[in-house]
Formats: sequence, structure tokens, C-alpha cells
Amino acid sequence: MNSAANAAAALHRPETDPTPIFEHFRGMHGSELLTAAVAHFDLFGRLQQQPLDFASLRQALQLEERPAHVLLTALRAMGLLQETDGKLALTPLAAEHLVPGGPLDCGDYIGLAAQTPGVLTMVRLLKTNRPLGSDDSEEGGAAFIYRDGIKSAMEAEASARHFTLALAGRAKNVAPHLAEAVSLAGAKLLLDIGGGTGIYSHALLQKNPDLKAIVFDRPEVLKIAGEMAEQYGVTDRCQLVGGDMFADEIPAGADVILLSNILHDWDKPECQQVVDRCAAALAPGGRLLIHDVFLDDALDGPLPIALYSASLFSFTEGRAYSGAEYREMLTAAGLTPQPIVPTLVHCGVLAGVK
Ligand SMILES: C[S@@+](CC[C@H](N)C(=O)[O-])C[C@H]1O[C@@H](n2cnc3c(N)ncnc32)[C@H](O)[C@@H]1O
Repeated sequence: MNSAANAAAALHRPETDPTPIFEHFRGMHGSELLTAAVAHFDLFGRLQQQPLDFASLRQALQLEERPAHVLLTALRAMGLLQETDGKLALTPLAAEHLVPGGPLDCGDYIGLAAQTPGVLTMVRLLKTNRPLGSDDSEEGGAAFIYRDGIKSAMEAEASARHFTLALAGRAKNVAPHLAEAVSLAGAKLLLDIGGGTGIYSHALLQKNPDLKAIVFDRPEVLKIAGEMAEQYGVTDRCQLVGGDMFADEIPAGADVILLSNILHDWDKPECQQVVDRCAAALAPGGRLLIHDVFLDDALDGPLPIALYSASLFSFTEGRAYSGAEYREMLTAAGLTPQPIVPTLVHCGVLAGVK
């Protein structure tokens, strides 16, 4: 048992900003999406014929809405597509260099990567709209997500531990910034839905000595949250509750509910369901905190978030959303959105007040 006196500090801010490391890691998706667009979807050839609105282009590419957003947002962020009068068109850069058969076309060069494993996987995911690990032919189940009817890696001890601890590196860096950015003065109970390691809760508990927290997640994941609570010396104020946020009762009466990196794992109807359920469970006057990344409201960048969106798309049933999309969800749940407060690694907090 770790006493509070020799507990690890969850409030230790990194001396250097790890954001570029995450950007380099996610950068592979830029290459995959560009190559897919050029060599598998003939996207630039199609748009050379005529600009198309999102729905028509999506139909022409035979993509469902989520993969179409991931692909087209990334290409807009790369400066290859632009929206004019509601239609997507080639930018001068794409028109000069990516239209098949053009005098300065670089498409065959990009096509050198057409059959590489990463590109082929991305093309399959875009076409099927299913995350890695979710097919019956694949072992293990999808990472980070659980709902009735899907094969989830979060239900088996070893894979739940593997994926949960994988997020600890980011959480340890970002949590001190979150604890600094969000004042919980006066709050008595924090509910951390899908809390994973619980590190964000542990940092908030260390920062706010009168606060108590509930970390709500799948039972196998909570084993790690319990170990971490010991390391950070907050076990006496941190309760672990196992459940399914879509089906089980959300503990009622918290002043603050945290959805840290949760909604980006889900498609819009599931996001709305979670936001609605959290809003109903909040105490009057309470806050729902969406801690996540935010695309521009026009869904045309920034590029690092657009590439992270492809990563989220690959692993889960979600993607990155814009501030406007999240504000719409909060408003539909009867909450009043507040301005976004940045934390670290492109993340920020968007609060909705009940
Ligand atoms: C991407 S992780 C985020 C973890 C942590 N909040 C963070 O920011 O690092 C998503 C978390 O949601 C949990 N989760 C997914 N589906 C869930 C469900 N239906 N009910 C409860 N928790 C769920 C996962 O087990 C996982 O810990």
C-alpha cells in the first residue's frame, strides 16, 4: 500500500512538450490517405471532371459518412481540396500535380506506395468502415471500445492491460495540464467515464484535496486504474465502478463528469447517447467536461488533428470532431457549451454546464 506521503506525483508537468512525437507517429496516416486517394479511389481524376458536394462525392467514392469525413478532411488539411459554394474542388496544387494524365502529374510517384501494407489496410478500413480487430477473421477484438454486439479487446485481461497502459504515457504528460486548466474548486464528486488508467482523476484528486472521484470503466480496465490509484496515493478518495456506459446506470449526482478521449472513439449517434446519459446523471449546475482534440468547425484541419482522426478511425468506431460538432451534442443534451480551454498534445476541454 502506497501512503500519500510517498505517492507518485500526478501533477508533475513535463519539461519538454511531447506533441511533436505524437505528430510524427500519426504522420504515417498522411501518406496512407494521400496514396489511397490517388491510387485506389481516383479522387483527383473524379473531381477534375466536376466539383461535387460532400454527399455526391461520398457516393461516387462508395464511402460511408465516417470514412468520407476522415479522408476528405485530411485532403483539405493538406491543401489539396477546397470547399467553394458547398462543393469540394481541387486546389491549384492538386489540379496541377495530381490529375491523372496531366503534364506535371505526380500520381505514379505516389502510386509507388499503392500496395504497401499500411495503405492496403487503410483502404480496407475506409471501404468497410470497421475498426482494426473487429472482423471475425481477426484476433483480439477492437481496442478501446466496448458495446453490446462488438468484439472488444477491453474484455480480456491481457489486451485490456496492454491498450490501457498504452494510453498512460499520454495521460501522464497531459493530466497535470488538465488539472491546471480546469478549476474544480467547490466540486465534491468527479465521475470519470471511461477513465482507463484513471490518471486524469488521480491528478485532479491530488490537486483538489477535498474532491472524491469515481472511475467508471470495464472491469478488466479498472484493475489498472486501481493499481494506479495506489501509486498516486488516492485510493481512499477514488472509487472504481465497473459498467457499460451505454447500458448501465451512470452514477448520479456528480458535480463534474469527465469524458476524456471517449467521444472520439464513437460515431455520432453513440456520442449523443453518452452525452445525453451523462447530462441526465449530472447534479444541477454541474459540468460535463469533454477533454479531446478539436477539428476546425469547417472540417478542413488542422492537419495534425486530421491525421489523428485517421488513427482514431482505424482503431475505433469514431473520428476527431470539431468544436461545433461537440457543441451541437452538448446543446442537444440541454447543456450550455463554454469556450475551449487547451491542455496539451492538441487536447483541450470543452465544458457543458447543466
Ligand atoms: C480511449 S480510452 C480513454 C481512457 C482515458 N479516459 C484517457 O483519456 O486516457 C477509452 C476508454 O473507454 C472505455 N470504454 C469503452 N467502452 C466503454 C463502455 N461501453 N463502458 C465503459 N467504458 C468504456 C475503455 O475501456 C477505455 O478505457
